Amino acid sequence: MTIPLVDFAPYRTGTDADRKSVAVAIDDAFCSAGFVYLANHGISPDRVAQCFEWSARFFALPDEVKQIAPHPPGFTHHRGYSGCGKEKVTQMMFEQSDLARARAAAPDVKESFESGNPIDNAQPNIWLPEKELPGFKDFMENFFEDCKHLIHEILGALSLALSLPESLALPATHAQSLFQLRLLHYPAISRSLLTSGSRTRISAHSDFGTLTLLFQDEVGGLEVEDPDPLKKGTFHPVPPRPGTVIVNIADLMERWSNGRWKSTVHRVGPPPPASGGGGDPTTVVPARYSIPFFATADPQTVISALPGTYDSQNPKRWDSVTAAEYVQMRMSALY
Ligand SMILES: O=C(O)CCC(=O)C(=O)O
Ligand SMILES: [Fe+2]
Repeated sequence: MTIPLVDFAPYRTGTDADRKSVAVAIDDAFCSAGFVYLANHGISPDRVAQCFEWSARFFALPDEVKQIAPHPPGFTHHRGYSGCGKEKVTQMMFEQSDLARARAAAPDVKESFESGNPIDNAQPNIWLPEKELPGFKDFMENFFEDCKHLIHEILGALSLALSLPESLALPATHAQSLFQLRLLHYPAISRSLLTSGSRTRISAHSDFGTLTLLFQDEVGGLEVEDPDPLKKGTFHPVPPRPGTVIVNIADLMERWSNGRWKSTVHRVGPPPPASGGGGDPTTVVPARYSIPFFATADPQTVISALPGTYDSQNPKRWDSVTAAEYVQMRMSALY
């Protein structure tokens, strides 16, 4: 299984025919893998590198400083800083006793900082005081805009791929752009802790919203589950490809497309031996940084199979749900 690479430049600057062929290529990738590498996506390599630098600066701050902007208890306000072990990502596990057991058996060894759209009154941002890291908030707010713009372009391409009428075009369903920018740091850790399964970087899961952008550094370790139901449990590496952004389908979009686009399960495991210490289990693997950006539809949007994704042979597979109901249901398992 390989993740297709699509050059996005012709969508941004080409003719109508160019736009259509890019849309079809993205559609194909989402039908088969649920993931695509997008090249020439319009966010410059410099901007992305700067975001990684800000992220490294943030996580290098002393713990007591990062704790000035803490993630609030519970799952309804997903903003601010979460230290190692606070969040455990699971897949469709909702019983408190099961969640507690999963957390104790194999904690996720990662720390994160979440920020969102400044207009999101339901989840206000939680920043450090400006003097602790001058320029950080400003940069993140601007980078949010860059990612938001790209999400809207991809939604336009997907609408084109399905030939949706203007009244049903996907960008309008994301008009509020209540998205989430996440900085992730997986500290250096002994390889054997990861290979034995007593610690995880991020456990296998699918994303909750509609689309995710993912920037990763050069360390590696991201893996996707084979979408063939007969190969459940088989994971394939998604190595870093400089200059590209990974885009993947999340659960709400899978439902919305009646299963046409796959919300593929993914995880972060030990990096390949080449990125530090060979495969020797006694070595420490390097820290890893990644930057996911999660998009979702406006909260009251009713998610019901889009025209063209169902017919009498292929009926609607899921009941309608609002975007807000589904995301809250999944988030409740995180904290
Ligand atoms: O760190 C990564 O590459 C993946 C992160 C991820 O899957 C997530 O935060 O949902
Ligand atoms: Fe994810």
